[in-house]
Amino acid sequence: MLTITKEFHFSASHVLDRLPSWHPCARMHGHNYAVVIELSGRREDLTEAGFVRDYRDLDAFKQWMDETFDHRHLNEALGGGISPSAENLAVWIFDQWTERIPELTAVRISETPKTWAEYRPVREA
Ligand SMILES: Nc1nc2c(c(=O)[nH]1)N=C([C@H](O)[C@H](O)COP(=O)(O)OP(=O)(O)OP(=O)(O)O)CN2
Ligand SMILES: [Zn+2]
Repeated sequence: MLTITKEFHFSASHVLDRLPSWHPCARMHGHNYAVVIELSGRREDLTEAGFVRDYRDLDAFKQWMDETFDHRHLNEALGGGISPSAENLAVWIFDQWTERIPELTAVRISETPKTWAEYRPVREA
């Protein structure tokens, strides 16, 4: 298996309102988020150019990220009462893009330089 990744960035606010009130993250605050998407393919399925998928094909993902998340409040952007944790954000982004990018195998989210959450669903054989 071959994997490729591309990293994207946005800035947004959130409130983790399911946390107890003493928790700092229950207050409104913001992060400079990093999002890494991972695409996978078999060596025999590489394109003529030797790509799992052209990185340039991910321009639409960048545009969607900018429109959906950049300088927005994530509690509103996710909607549906979903708590905007890094884990839920990774799952939400994966679910939005798995049909448009069939090679998508994982989404990773960083809120701070020290933290990462990854969603990598188990593929059926
Ligand atoms: N499992 C998770 N834990 C936490 C999440 C999360 O999404 N998933 N989110 C937060 C906060 O939103 C935020 O990321 C704060 O994280 P924290 O590591 O506490 O950030 P600090 O910069 O304050 O950490 P220092 O240790 O002081 O550097 C909290 N937890
Ligand atoms: Zn936070």
